[in-house]
Amino acid sequence: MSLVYRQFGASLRTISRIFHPLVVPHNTQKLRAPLENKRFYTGKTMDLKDLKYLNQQEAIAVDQELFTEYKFSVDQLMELAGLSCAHAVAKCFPAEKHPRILVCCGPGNNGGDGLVAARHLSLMGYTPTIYYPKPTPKPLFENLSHQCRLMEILSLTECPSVESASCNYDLIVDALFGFSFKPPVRADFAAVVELLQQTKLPIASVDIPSGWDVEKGKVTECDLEPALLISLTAPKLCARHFRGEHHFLGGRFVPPALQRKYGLNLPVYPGNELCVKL
Ligand SMILES: NC(=O)C1=CN([C@@H]2O[C@H](COP(=O)(O)OP(=O)(O)OC[C@H]3O[C@@H](n4cnc5c(N)ncnc54)[C@H](O)[C@@H]3O)[C@@H](O)[C@H]2O)[C@H](O)CC1
Ligand SMILES: [K+]
Repeated sequence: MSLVYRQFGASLRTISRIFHPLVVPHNTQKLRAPLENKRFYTGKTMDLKDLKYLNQQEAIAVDQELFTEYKFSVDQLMELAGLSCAHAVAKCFPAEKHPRILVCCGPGNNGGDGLVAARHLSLMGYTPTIYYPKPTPKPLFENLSHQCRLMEILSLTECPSVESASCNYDLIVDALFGFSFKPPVRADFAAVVELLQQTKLPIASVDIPSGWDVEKGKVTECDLEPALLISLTAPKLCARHFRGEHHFLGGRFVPPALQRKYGLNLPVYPGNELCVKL
């Protein structure tokens, strides 16, 4: 049969590939780059000690590059970020034991991640309640709030006291401030930051424990101690000071070339999971 194909100008290698798709071609030159990407992407050779912790400037630069170079929209990344937070919460605080969750949302994208997480937590069997003291007047945030309303997620107008929070909730999601936070906390958020600092309820912080310096961690009076920290994209320097029980990485959307450019050395996400334990 090979002779017949030779008559038509086909090489033996081509023939074997036609009849046996698993045969690896001898000339792998063209495949080398994608294979290396793959190895990097799956992170099989990465060690957690090599994981990069970003300073504030790097976190902002990576974020900007995702939008400008890679043409992601904020909505896309926020949906994935918030969904990964909901998954990390579900792994650490199962709905059977922690059904009632207060989700505290700030004025920036960290707050948006919180609104997305609240919606997914509600779909996952939790009863979230939102406290969003300064709703951002932009379509993205208005739509996220609208979706939560139509999902019948309650929203508080007043910050609950420490006592009332401890009676009514089993967990607090801290989505107040992320990597653009600049201390000290402004008056609008003083009450809710105080609640987070004084409560005995477990706290799950989205990306940064709110009130912490993005690089130095706990500064002055900001002694919030989350039980769960979900670093998004890559951990920020403050996460080195995290002493809580669970540290997860979420935001599984970083293209391999961007990971390489910033030397992120991200760990393997198991299977199809949206978050990975650090
Ligand atoms: N690429 C990614 O990793 C993605 C991350 N996401 C999340 O976005 C935040 C960063 O969002 P950004 O809008 O830049 O900022 P913040 O949410 O951190 O907050 C800005 C917001 O807060 C106000 N503010 C700043 N300092 C103070 C203060 N001392 N007191 C009161 N208010 C303050 C400021 O005025 C702004 O209004 C990142 O951490 C992730 O959680 C994306 O969702 C997905 C992509
Ligand atoms: K936060």
